[in-house]
Amino acid sequence: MGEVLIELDGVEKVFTVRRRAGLVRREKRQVRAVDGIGFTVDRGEMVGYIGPNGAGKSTTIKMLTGILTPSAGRLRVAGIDPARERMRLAHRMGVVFGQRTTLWWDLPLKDSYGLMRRMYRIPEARYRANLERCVERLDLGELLEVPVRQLSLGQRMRGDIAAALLHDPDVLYLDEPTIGLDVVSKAKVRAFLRQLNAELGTTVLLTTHDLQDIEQLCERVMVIDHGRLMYDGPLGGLHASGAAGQSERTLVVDLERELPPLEVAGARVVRVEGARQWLAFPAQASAAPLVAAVAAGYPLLDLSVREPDIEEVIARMYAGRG
Ligand SMILES: Nc1ncnc2c1ncn2[C@@H]1O[C@H](COP(=O)(O)OP(=O)(O)OP(=O)(O)O)[C@@H](O)[C@H]1O
Repeated sequence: MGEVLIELDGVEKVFTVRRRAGLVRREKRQVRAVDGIGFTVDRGEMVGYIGPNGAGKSTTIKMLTGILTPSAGRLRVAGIDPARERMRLAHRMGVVFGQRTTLWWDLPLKDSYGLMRRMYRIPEARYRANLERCVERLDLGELLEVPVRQLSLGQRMRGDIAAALLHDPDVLYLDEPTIGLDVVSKAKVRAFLRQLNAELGTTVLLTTHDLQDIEQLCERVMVIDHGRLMYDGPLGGLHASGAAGQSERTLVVDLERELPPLEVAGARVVRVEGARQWLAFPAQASAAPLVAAVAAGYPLLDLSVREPDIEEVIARMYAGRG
């Protein structure tokens, strides 16, 4: 067991929303965005925090960074109560939001970094070393003189990640760090994060809708839904966690020509695109009889079997809860 860096116990966040319930009457309604969550993250872990829209991910991150105060429960980051000592915590953490930048829009990248240096009172030598490292590893050399508004999304994201790391944070929160990035930029960002974690031992909590981020970066994943923790463990275990029992494999069939949906016992057509059809069947069933039935009954060119992917397993996990 390592050193516990992040600690949540019975954490809740309830929002009160007012809405019109007639011409004059207003109704108060309570939204339980986070509904009793507990977990710990050790120093040096890289954890994926995933769930569908509105699950409570951002609310959790906001409580961890001290932007929001929990309605109930206990929360500590590096021994600090975030909401009470937000400024002290700020020196220990970095935050990157994929959707918006913390950089100054009109300033060249390096001027933004200079402002960060003063804001966090980073000692000169340390600042230089960290900047140099980020510039090299994130390929920012050519971009330092460019105003942030002229950067592409991928460049801007790399610039933002560097900005979050200049003060050597213990923990880095990343909210959708690869959203909207092209394949090459995604790969660069992921490679950098892996390196950062391996070399400096920075703890990373990552929110994403891109399961490749999780597959390539996180040994542990937490799934949250309706404000509750539904799963906490290795990514591989998600397949086995209840949901996998009902999961399906897919037979992808290429026919000689377009046909109405095939009728094959034990499978159902879930998608048709021209002469290609997708047939779902229970994951634990053998594909052989299906293949035989398709080959016997239809003009078949080619076929392949797809294993259930994580996205599908997770989608089922959510669907199963209703
Ligand atoms: N300030 C607020 N006032 C009222 N309700 C809020 C507030 N912030 C969040 N909520 C509600 O709390 C729930 C959880 O929202 P949250 O943003 O944490 O979800 P999320 O998992 O981050 O979703 P997404 O993936 O869409 O960002 C939602 O129902 C949302 O509408």
